Amino acid sequence: MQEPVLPRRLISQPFQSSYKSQGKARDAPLKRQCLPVVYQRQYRTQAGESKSDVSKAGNGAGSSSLTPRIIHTVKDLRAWRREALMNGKKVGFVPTMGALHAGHLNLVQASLENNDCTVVSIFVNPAQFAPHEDLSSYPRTLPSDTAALSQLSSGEDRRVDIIFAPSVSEMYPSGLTQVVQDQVGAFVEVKGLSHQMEGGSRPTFFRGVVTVCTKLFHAVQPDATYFGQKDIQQSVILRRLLSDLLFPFPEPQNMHVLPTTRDPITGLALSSRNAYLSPKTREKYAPALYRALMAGQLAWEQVQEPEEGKSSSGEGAMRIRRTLQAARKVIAGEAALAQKDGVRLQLDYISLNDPSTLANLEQQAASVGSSDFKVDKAIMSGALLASEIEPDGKKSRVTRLIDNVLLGFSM
Ligand SMILES: Nc1ncnc2c1ncn2[C@@H]1O[C@H](COP(=O)(O)OP(=O)(O)OP(=O)(O)O)[C@@H](O)[C@H]1O
Ligand SMILES: CC(C)(CO)[C@@H](O)C(=O)[O-]
Ligand code: BAL
Repeated sequence: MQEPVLPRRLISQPFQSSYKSQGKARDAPLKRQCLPVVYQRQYRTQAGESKSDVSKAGNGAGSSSLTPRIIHTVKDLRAWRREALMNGKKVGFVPTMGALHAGHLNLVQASLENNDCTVVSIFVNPAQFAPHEDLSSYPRTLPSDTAALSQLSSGEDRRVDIIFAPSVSEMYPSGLTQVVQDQVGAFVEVKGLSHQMEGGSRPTFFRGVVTVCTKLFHAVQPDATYFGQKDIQQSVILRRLLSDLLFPFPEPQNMHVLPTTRDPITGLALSSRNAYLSPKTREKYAPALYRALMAGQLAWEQVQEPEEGKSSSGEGAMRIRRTLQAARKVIAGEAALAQKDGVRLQLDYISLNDPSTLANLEQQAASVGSSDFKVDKAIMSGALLASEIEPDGKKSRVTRLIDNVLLGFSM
Protein backbone atom coordinates (compact mmCIF):
# COMPACT_ATOMS: atom_id res chain seq x y z
CA MET A 1 0.00 0.00 0.00
CA GLN A 2 1.09 3.56 -0.64
CA GLU A 3 2.16 5.83 2.18
CA PRO A 4 -0.55 8.38 2.92
CA VAL A 5 0.42 11.76 1.52
CA LEU A 6 -0.46 14.66 3.79
CA PRO A 7 -1.60 17.79 2.00
CA ARG A 8 0.84 20.64 2.59
CA ARG A 9 -1.75 22.73 4.36
CA LEU A 10 -1.92 20.08 7.05
CA ILE A 11 1.76 19.98 7.77
CA SER A 12 2.80 23.56 7.26
CA GLN A 13 -0.07 25.65 8.55
CA PRO A 14 0.88 28.12 11.29
CA PHE A 15 0.31 26.13 14.42
CA GLN A 16 0.52 28.97 16.90
CA SER A 17 -3.08 29.45 17.91
CA SER A 18 -3.87 32.93 19.03
CA TYR A 19 -6.90 33.43 21.14
CA LYS A 20 -9.14 36.12 19.74
CA SER A 21 -11.39 38.01 22.10
CA GLN A 22 -14.91 36.70 21.82
CA GLY A 23 -16.10 40.23 22.41
CA LYS A 24 -18.49 39.04 25.10
CA ALA A 25 -16.97 40.87 28.00
CA ARG A 26 -14.98 43.55 26.23
CA ASP A 27 -15.67 45.64 23.19
CA ALA A 28 -12.23 47.23 23.04
CA PRO A 29 -10.21 46.18 19.99
CA LEU A 30 -7.43 43.72 20.67
CA LYS A 31 -4.02 45.32 20.49
CA ARG A 32 -2.26 41.96 20.58
CA GLN A 33 -3.92 39.01 18.96
CA CYS A 34 -1.11 36.58 19.41
CA LEU A 35 1.74 35.87 21.70
CA PRO A 36 5.18 37.31 21.14
CA VAL A 37 7.22 35.28 18.68
CA VAL A 38 9.79 34.64 21.39
CA TYR A 39 7.37 32.26 23.12
CA GLN A 40 7.19 30.14 20.00
CA ARG A 41 10.95 29.92 19.90
CA GLN A 42 11.46 28.32 23.26
CA TYR A 43 10.35 24.91 21.99
CA ARG A 44 13.26 24.72 19.68
CA THR A 45 15.71 24.94 22.57
CA GLN A 46 16.52 22.89 25.63
CA ALA A 47 14.50 23.31 28.79
CA GLY A 48 17.13 25.37 30.62
CA GLU A 49 17.63 27.76 27.74
CA SER A 50 13.94 28.10 27.13
CA LYS A 51 13.28 29.19 30.69
CA SER A 52 15.75 32.04 30.47
CA ASP A 53 14.42 32.98 27.02
CA VAL A 54 10.97 33.29 28.51
CA SER A 55 12.12 35.29 31.48
CA LYS A 56 13.86 37.75 29.20
CA ALA A 57 10.99 37.87 26.72
CA GLY A 58 9.33 41.15 26.00
CA ASN A 59 6.11 41.96 24.22
CA GLY A 60 7.86 44.05 21.61
CA ALA A 61 8.00 47.82 21.44
CA GLY A 62 6.80 49.59 24.55
CA SER A 63 6.36 46.42 26.60
CA SER A 64 6.78 46.51 30.35
CA SER A 65 6.53 43.91 33.03
CA LEU A 66 4.58 43.94 36.25
CA THR A 67 5.08 41.09 38.68
CA PRO A 68 1.83 39.46 39.80
CA ARG A 69 1.26 38.97 43.53
CA ILE A 70 2.16 35.43 44.58
CA ILE A 71 -0.26 33.95 47.11
CA HIS A 72 0.55 30.68 48.88
CA THR A 73 -2.47 30.18 51.16
CA VAL A 74 -6.18 29.64 50.61
CA LYS A 75 -6.88 32.18 53.39
CA ASP A 76 -5.02 34.98 51.57
CA LEU A 77 -6.57 34.00 48.26
CA ARG A 78 -10.07 34.13 49.77
CA ALA A 79 -9.37 37.60 51.21
CA TRP A 80 -8.29 38.82 47.76
CA ARG A 81 -11.32 37.17 46.14
CA ARG A 82 -13.76 38.77 48.61
CA GLU A 83 -12.42 42.16 47.71
CA ALA A 84 -12.67 41.45 43.98
CA LEU A 85 -16.28 40.36 44.53
CA MET A 86 -17.11 43.50 46.53
CA ASN A 87 -15.63 45.60 43.73
CA GLY A 88 -17.76 43.77 41.16
CA LYS A 89 -14.73 42.36 39.33
CA LYS A 90 -15.07 39.45 36.94
CA VAL A 91 -12.35 36.90 37.70
CA GLY A 92 -10.81 34.57 35.11
CA PHE A 93 -8.79 31.54 36.21
CA VAL A 94 -6.15 29.39 34.50
CA PRO A 95 -5.11 26.25 36.42
CA THR A 96 -1.63 24.94 35.55
CA MET A 97 1.19 22.81 36.90
CA GLY A 98 3.74 25.45 35.87
CA ALA A 99 6.78 25.14 33.57
CA LEU A 100 4.80 27.53 31.44
CA HIS A 101 4.94 27.52 27.66
CA ALA A 102 3.08 29.33 24.89
CA GLY A 103 0.07 26.99 25.26
CA HIS A 104 -0.43 28.10 28.86
CA LEU A 105 0.24 31.74 28.01
CA ASN A 106 -2.41 31.65 25.30
CA LEU A 107 -4.95 30.57 27.93
CA VAL A 108 -3.82 33.35 30.26
CA GLN A 109 -4.09 35.85 27.40
CA ALA A 110 -7.70 34.75 26.85
CA SER A 111 -8.46 35.32 30.50
CA LEU A 112 -6.84 38.77 30.42
CA GLU A 113 -8.89 39.77 27.37
CA ASN A 114 -12.21 38.69 28.83
CA ASN A 115 -12.08 39.34 32.56
CA ASP A 116 -11.27 42.19 34.94
CA CYS A 117 -8.87 40.08 37.00
CA THR A 118 -6.85 36.95 36.26
CA VAL A 119 -5.60 34.25 38.62
CA VAL A 120 -3.13 31.59 37.45
CA SER A 121 -2.52 28.62 39.72
CA ILE A 122 0.80 26.79 39.66
CA PHE A 123 0.58 23.56 41.58
CA VAL A 124 2.13 20.20 40.77
CA ASN A 125 -0.68 18.03 42.08
CA PRO A 126 0.62 14.76 43.61
CA ALA A 127 -2.83 13.16 43.54
CA GLN A 128 -2.84 12.92 39.75
CA PHE A 129 0.53 11.14 39.57
CA ALA A 130 0.65 7.38 40.09
CA PRO A 131 3.46 6.29 42.43
CA HIS A 132 5.64 5.18 39.45
CA GLU A 133 5.17 8.44 37.51
CA ASP A 134 7.33 11.58 37.32
CA LEU A 135 6.10 13.63 40.30
CA SER A 136 9.59 14.21 41.70
CA SER A 137 11.17 15.21 38.39
CA TYR A 138 8.27 17.26 37.03
CA PRO A 139 9.76 20.69 36.15
CA ARG A 140 9.21 23.32 38.85
CA THR A 141 10.15 26.75 37.54
CA LEU A 142 8.26 29.36 39.58
CA PRO A 143 10.74 32.24 39.01
CA SER A 144 10.72 31.97 35.22
CA ASP A 145 6.96 31.27 35.21
CA THR A 146 6.46 34.47 37.19
CA ALA A 147 8.67 36.37 34.76
CA ALA A 148 6.71 35.04 31.77
CA LEU A 149 3.38 35.97 33.34
CA SER A 150 4.70 39.44 34.19
CA GLN A 151 5.13 40.12 30.47
CA LEU A 152 1.52 39.51 29.54
CA SER A 153 -1.14 42.17 29.29
CA SER A 154 -4.51 42.62 27.65
CA GLY A 155 -5.26 45.30 25.07
CA GLU A 156 -6.45 47.42 27.97
CA ASP A 157 -3.31 46.74 29.98
CA ARG A 158 -4.90 44.29 32.39
CA ARG A 159 -2.23 42.11 33.96
CA VAL A 160 -2.16 38.81 35.78
CA ASP A 161 -3.22 39.76 39.30
CA ILE A 162 -2.47 36.62 41.26
CA ILE A 163 -0.27 33.56 40.98
CA PHE A 164 -1.69 31.02 43.39
CA ALA A 165 1.17 28.66 44.31
CA PRO A 166 0.05 26.62 47.32
CA SER A 167 2.03 23.93 49.12
CA VAL A 168 0.84 20.32 49.09
CA SER A 169 -0.30 20.59 52.73
CA GLU A 170 -2.32 23.71 51.91
CA MET A 171 -4.22 21.79 49.22
CA TYR A 172 -4.40 18.51 51.13
CA PRO A 173 -4.73 19.60 54.78
CA SER A 174 -5.47 16.04 55.95
CA GLY A 175 -2.40 14.68 54.19
CA LEU A 176 -2.15 12.68 50.97
CA THR A 177 -0.76 9.43 49.74
CA GLN A 178 -0.56 8.74 46.00
CA VAL A 179 -1.69 5.15 46.66
CA VAL A 180 -5.42 5.42 46.05
CA GLN A 181 -6.29 2.36 48.17
CA ASP A 182 -4.67 4.02 51.20
CA GLN A 183 -6.24 7.43 50.76
CA VAL A 184 -8.52 8.76 53.48
CA GLY A 185 -10.82 11.75 53.12
CA ALA A 186 -12.68 13.54 50.33
CA PHE A 187 -11.86 12.79 46.70
CA VAL A 188 -13.97 13.50 43.64
CA GLU A 189 -14.54 11.23 40.64
CA VAL A 190 -16.48 11.55 37.42
CA LYS A 191 -17.73 8.06 36.62
CA GLY A 192 -17.90 6.59 33.13
CA LEU A 193 -15.59 9.14 31.53
CA SER A 194 -12.35 8.46 33.37
CA HIS A 195 -11.37 4.88 32.55
CA GLN A 196 -10.86 5.09 28.77
CA MET A 197 -8.31 6.95 26.58
CA GLU A 198 -5.77 8.46 29.02
CA GLY A 199 -7.59 6.74 31.88
CA GLY A 200 -6.83 3.36 30.28
CA SER A 201 -3.14 3.80 31.10
CA ARG A 202 -3.50 6.23 34.01
CA PRO A 203 -6.43 4.77 35.97
CA THR A 204 -6.20 7.15 38.95
CA PHE A 205 -5.20 10.24 37.00
CA PHE A 206 -8.60 11.87 36.55
CA ARG A 207 -9.58 11.28 40.17
CA GLY A 208 -6.55 13.40 41.08
CA VAL A 209 -7.30 16.06 38.46
CA VAL A 210 -10.98 16.34 39.37
CA THR A 211 -10.21 16.47 43.09
CA VAL A 212 -7.64 19.23 42.77
CA CYS A 213 -9.74 21.23 40.31
CA THR A 214 -12.69 21.04 42.72
CA LYS A 215 -10.45 22.46 45.45
CA LEU A 216 -9.02 25.13 43.14
CA PHE A 217 -12.48 26.17 41.93
CA HIS A 218 -13.66 26.42 45.55
CA ALA A 219 -10.64 28.49 46.51
CA VAL A 220 -10.65 30.86 43.50
CA GLN A 221 -14.42 30.95 42.77
CA PRO A 222 -13.77 32.07 39.20
CA ASP A 223 -16.40 33.54 36.90
CA ALA A 224 -14.64 31.92 33.94
CA THR A 225 -11.91 29.33 33.51
CA TYR A 226 -9.64 28.37 30.61
CA PHE A 227 -8.32 24.95 29.64
CA GLY A 228 -6.44 23.55 26.65
CA GLN A 229 -7.76 21.13 24.05
CA LYS A 230 -4.47 19.25 24.29
CA ASP A 231 -5.87 17.57 27.41
CA ILE A 232 -9.23 16.95 25.79
CA GLN A 233 -10.47 14.21 28.10
CA GLN A 234 -9.69 16.37 31.12
CA SER A 235 -11.85 19.14 29.62
CA VAL A 236 -14.77 16.82 28.90
CA ILE A 237 -14.59 15.42 32.43
CA LEU A 238 -14.29 18.81 34.14
CA ARG A 239 -17.25 20.22 32.20
CA ARG A 240 -19.24 17.25 33.44
CA LEU A 241 -18.06 17.88 36.99
CA LEU A 242 -19.27 21.47 36.82
CA SER A 243 -22.68 20.53 35.48
CA ASP A 244 -23.31 17.37 37.52
CA LEU A 245 -22.25 18.95 40.83
CA LEU A 246 -24.06 22.24 40.08
CA PHE A 247 -20.93 24.36 40.45
CA PRO A 248 -21.82 28.05 40.74
CA PHE A 249 -18.17 29.14 40.21
CA PRO A 250 -17.51 28.64 37.38
CA GLU A 251 -20.76 27.69 35.70
CA PRO A 252 -20.21 25.00 33.03
CA GLN A 253 -20.80 27.38 30.11
CA ASN A 254 -17.99 29.57 31.43
CA MET A 255 -15.40 26.83 31.13
CA HIS A 256 -13.60 27.63 27.87
CA VAL A 257 -11.49 25.11 25.97
CA LEU A 258 -8.98 26.69 23.60
CA PRO A 259 -7.19 25.04 20.66
CA THR A 260 -3.90 23.26 21.12
CA THR A 261 -0.84 25.46 20.62
CA ARG A 262 1.76 23.72 18.48
CA ASP A 263 5.35 24.08 17.49
CA PRO A 264 5.04 26.26 14.37
CA ILE A 265 7.38 24.08 12.34
CA THR A 266 6.75 20.49 13.39
CA GLY A 267 3.18 20.69 14.70
CA LEU A 268 4.20 19.02 17.98
CA ALA A 269 1.70 19.93 20.70
CA LEU A 270 3.47 22.09 23.27
CA SER A 271 3.73 20.38 26.63
CA SER A 272 5.79 20.92 29.76
CA ARG A 273 7.03 17.34 29.42
CA ASN A 274 8.57 18.09 25.99
CA ALA A 275 11.48 19.44 28.04
CA TYR A 276 12.35 15.79 28.78
CA LEU A 277 13.01 15.10 25.08
CA SER A 278 16.37 15.43 23.31
CA PRO A 279 16.37 17.97 20.47
CA LYS A 280 16.52 15.11 17.94
CA THR A 281 13.51 13.31 19.37
CA ARG A 282 11.55 16.51 19.85
CA GLU A 283 12.10 17.78 16.36
CA LYS A 284 12.09 14.61 14.27
CA TYR A 285 10.13 11.90 16.03
CA ALA A 286 7.79 13.28 18.69
CA PRO A 287 5.68 15.04 16.01
CA ALA A 288 4.84 11.58 14.59
CA LEU A 289 1.70 11.53 16.73
CA TYR A 290 0.38 14.72 15.20
CA ARG A 291 1.28 13.52 11.71
CA ALA A 292 -0.66 10.31 12.41
CA LEU A 293 -3.69 12.27 13.60
CA MET A 294 -3.53 14.40 10.45
CA ALA A 295 -3.47 11.28 8.28
CA GLY A 296 -6.46 9.93 10.22
CA GLN A 297 -8.32 13.20 9.79
CA LEU A 298 -7.74 13.06 6.04
CA ALA A 299 -9.10 9.52 5.87
CA TRP A 300 -12.11 10.55 7.97
CA GLU A 301 -12.89 13.43 5.61
CA GLN A 302 -12.67 11.14 2.59
CA VAL A 303 -15.50 8.91 3.80
CA GLN A 304 -18.72 10.91 3.77
CA GLU A 305 -21.57 10.02 6.08
CA PRO A 306 -24.85 9.40 4.21
CA GLU A 307 -27.36 12.25 4.46
CA GLU A 308 -30.12 12.01 7.06
CA GLY A 309 -32.82 9.59 5.89
CA LYS A 310 -30.58 7.72 3.44
CA SER A 311 -29.36 4.24 4.26
CA SER A 312 -25.90 3.95 5.79
CA SER A 313 -24.73 0.65 4.21
CA GLY A 314 -21.73 0.47 6.51
CA GLU A 315 -20.07 3.85 5.93
CA GLY A 316 -19.83 4.56 9.67
CA ALA A 317 -17.87 1.41 10.41
CA MET A 318 -15.74 1.87 7.30
CA ARG A 319 -15.01 5.45 8.31
CA ILE A 320 -13.82 4.35 11.75
CA ARG A 321 -11.70 1.57 10.30
CA ARG A 322 -10.04 3.70 7.61
CA THR A 323 -9.39 6.60 9.95
CA LEU A 324 -7.68 4.46 12.56
CA GLN A 325 -5.80 2.42 9.96
CA ALA A 326 -4.38 5.57 8.37
CA ALA A 327 -3.27 6.99 11.71
CA ARG A 328 -1.77 3.76 13.03
CA LYS A 329 0.09 3.18 9.76
CA VAL A 330 1.88 6.51 10.10
CA ILE A 331 2.99 5.62 13.62
CA ALA A 332 4.25 2.22 12.49
CA GLY A 333 6.26 3.82 9.66
CA GLU A 334 7.72 6.53 11.85
CA ALA A 335 8.56 4.11 14.65
CA ALA A 336 10.58 2.02 12.19
CA LEU A 337 12.51 5.09 11.02
CA ALA A 338 13.07 6.27 14.58
CA GLN A 339 14.36 2.86 15.65
CA LYS A 340 17.15 3.08 13.06
CA ASP A 341 18.08 6.46 14.49
CA GLY A 342 18.25 5.26 18.12
CA VAL A 343 14.82 6.47 19.21
CA ARG A 344 12.04 4.21 20.41
CA LEU A 345 8.44 5.23 19.67
CA GLN A 346 5.79 3.03 21.19
CA LEU A 347 2.11 3.65 20.55
CA ASP A 348 0.03 3.42 23.70
CA TYR A 349 -3.24 3.98 21.86
CA ILE A 350 -4.95 5.86 19.08
CA SER A 351 -8.70 5.81 19.44
CA LEU A 352 -11.89 7.40 18.23
CA ASN A 353 -14.30 8.33 20.99
CA ASP A 354 -17.72 9.89 21.18
CA PRO A 355 -17.29 13.59 22.11
CA SER A 356 -19.75 13.49 25.01
CA THR A 357 -19.85 9.89 26.31
CA LEU A 358 -16.23 9.15 25.37
CA ALA A 359 -17.44 5.69 24.29
CA ASN A 360 -14.88 3.89 22.14
CA LEU A 361 -16.34 4.08 18.62
CA GLU A 362 -14.25 1.23 17.21
CA GLN A 363 -15.69 -1.11 19.85
CA GLN A 364 -19.17 0.32 19.38
CA ALA A 365 -19.04 -0.21 15.62
CA ALA A 366 -18.04 -3.82 16.19
CA SER A 367 -20.83 -4.48 18.67
CA VAL A 368 -23.66 -2.62 16.88
CA GLY A 369 -23.07 -4.40 13.58
CA SER A 370 -21.34 -2.52 10.85
CA SER A 371 -24.33 -1.87 8.55
CA ASP A 372 -26.27 0.12 11.17
CA PHE A 373 -23.44 2.14 12.61
CA LYS A 374 -23.40 5.88 11.94
CA VAL A 375 -20.87 8.43 13.03
CA ASP A 376 -20.49 12.11 12.19
CA LYS A 377 -18.33 13.36 15.05
CA ALA A 378 -15.50 11.99 17.11
CA ILE A 379 -12.45 12.80 19.16
CA MET A 380 -9.39 11.14 17.67
CA SER A 381 -6.73 11.03 20.35
CA GLY A 382 -3.58 9.16 21.13
CA ALA A 383 -0.61 8.71 23.38
CA LEU A 384 2.89 7.93 22.17
CA LEU A 385 5.78 6.88 24.41
CA ALA A 386 9.14 8.22 23.27
CA SER A 387 12.56 7.23 24.58
CA GLU A 388 16.16 7.19 23.39
CA ILE A 389 18.09 3.98 23.03
CA GLU A 390 21.42 4.51 24.81
CA PRO A 391 24.67 3.05 23.35
CA ASP A 392 24.64 0.32 26.04
CA GLY A 393 21.20 -0.75 24.78
CA LYS A 394 19.37 0.68 27.78
CA LYS A 395 16.36 2.91 27.27
CA SER A 396 16.44 6.44 28.60
CA ARG A 397 13.48 8.07 30.35
CA VAL A 398 10.15 7.36 28.64
CA THR A 399 8.17 10.49 27.81
CA ARG A 400 4.43 10.22 27.36
CA LEU A 401 3.16 12.47 24.57
CA ILE A 402 -0.52 13.06 24.01
CA ASP A 403 -2.48 14.82 21.28
CA ASN A 404 -5.90 14.86 19.63
CA VAL A 405 -7.98 16.31 16.83
CA LEU A 406 -11.70 16.96 16.75
CA LEU A 407 -13.58 15.41 13.84
CA GLY A 408 -16.89 16.94 12.80
CA PHE A 409 -17.32 19.25 15.82
CA SER A 410 -15.57 21.90 17.86
CA MET A 411 -15.34 22.46 21.62
N1 LIG B 1 -0.11 22.96 23.82
C1 LIG B 1 -1.11 23.39 24.54
N2 LIG B 1 -2.08 24.13 23.97
C2 LIG B 1 -3.14 24.59 24.69
N3 LIG B 1 -3.30 24.34 25.99
C3 LIG B 1 -2.36 23.61 26.61
C4 LIG B 1 -1.22 23.10 25.93
N4 LIG B 1 -0.47 22.42 26.81
C5 LIG B 1 -1.10 22.49 28.00
N5 LIG B 1 -2.23 23.20 27.88
C6 LIG B 1 -3.23 23.44 28.91
O1 LIG B 1 -2.65 24.14 29.99
C7 LIG B 1 -3.31 23.76 31.18
C8 LIG B 1 -2.28 23.35 32.17
O2 LIG B 1 -1.60 22.21 31.69
P1 LIG B 1 -0.27 21.62 32.30
O3 LIG B 1 0.27 22.59 33.28
O4 LIG B 1 -0.46 20.22 32.70
O5 LIG B 1 0.72 21.69 31.08
P2 LIG B 1 1.14 20.59 30.08
O6 LIG B 1 2.05 21.21 29.11
O7 LIG B 1 -0.10 19.92 29.61
O8 LIG B 1 1.98 19.63 30.96
P3 LIG B 1 2.22 18.10 30.80
O9 LIG B 1 3.51 18.01 30.09
O10 LIG B 1 2.26 17.70 32.20
O11 LIG B 1 1.09 17.48 30.06
C9 LIG B 1 -4.28 22.64 30.81
O12 LIG B 1 -5.56 23.20 30.61
C10 LIG B 1 -3.71 22.15 29.51
O13 LIG B 1 -4.67 21.55 28.67
C1 LIG C 1 -5.79 20.95 35.41
C2 LIG C 1 -4.50 20.66 36.13
C3 LIG C 1 -3.77 21.98 36.42
C4 LIG C 1 -4.83 20.02 37.46
O1 LIG C 1 -3.67 19.75 38.18
C5 LIG C 1 -3.60 19.72 35.32
O2 LIG C 1 -4.19 18.49 35.14
C6 LIG C 1 -3.17 20.32 34.03
O3 LIG C 1 -2.27 21.15 34.13
O4 LIG C 1 -3.69 20.01 32.95
N1 BAL D 1 -1.71 18.28 31.53
C1 BAL D 1 -1.81 17.00 32.16
C2 BAL D 1 -1.06 16.93 33.42
C3 BAL D 1 -0.52 15.57 33.71
O1 BAL D 1 -0.24 14.81 32.78
O2 BAL D 1 -0.35 15.24 34.89
